[in-house]
Amino acid sequence: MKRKDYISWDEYFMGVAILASKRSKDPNTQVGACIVDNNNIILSTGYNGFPFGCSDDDYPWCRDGEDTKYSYVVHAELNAILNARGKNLKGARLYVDLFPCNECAKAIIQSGIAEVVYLYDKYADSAATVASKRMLQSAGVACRKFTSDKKSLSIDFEK
Ligand SMILES: O=c1[nH]c(=O)n([C@H]2C[C@H](O)[C@@H](COP(=O)(O)O)O2)cc1CO
Ligand SMILES: [Zn+2]
Repeated sequence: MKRKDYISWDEYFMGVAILASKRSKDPNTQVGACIVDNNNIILSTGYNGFPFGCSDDDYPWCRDGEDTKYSYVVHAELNAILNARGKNLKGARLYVDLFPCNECAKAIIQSGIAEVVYLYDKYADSAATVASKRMLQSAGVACRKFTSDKKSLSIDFEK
C-alpha cells in the first residue's frame, strides 16, 4: 500500500522556493521562486541576489542611505524567469514566498506565466504591490495564497 504522508505538489514546489531563498545573502528579506510547467516539472528556480560578477561582499546590503541594495538586487521571480534561459513559460506556475512586486509582475505577465502561488504578502499596502495586483488581474494571471495543513517540513542531512 502506498504511503500516506507524502507532500502535495504545492508543498513540494513552495518548499523548493523556500529552499532557494536560503541562498539569499539579504539580511532582511530572503525570497525564493520556483517555476513549474503543467506536468509539474520544475523549469527554473531563483532567489534575490546581485547579478553575476557583482560580489556579495563588494555591493551594499543596506536598505537606507545613498547606496542601497535596491539599486542592484535581482528579485527572486525575475531571477527564476531569467534562469529559465528562454524556455517556454507559457501556462507555467510560479511559486514564490513573497508576493511579487510590480516590476516582477511585468516580467511574469510578459513571459506567459499563468498562475502565481505565494506564501505571504508583507508589503500588501505598498504602491508596488497594489500596482502588481492591478496588472496581474488585468492580464488574467491567477494569484492564490498557498495553503497547507502542515506548518513546516524538515530536511535531514543524516539518515
Ligand atoms: O517581489 C519581490 N521579490 C524579491 O526578491 N524582493 C527582494 C528584494 C530585496 O532583496 C528584498 C526586500 O528587501 P526589504 O524587505 O528589506 O525591503 O526582497 C522583493 C520583492 C518585493 O516584493
Ligand atoms: Zn520583484
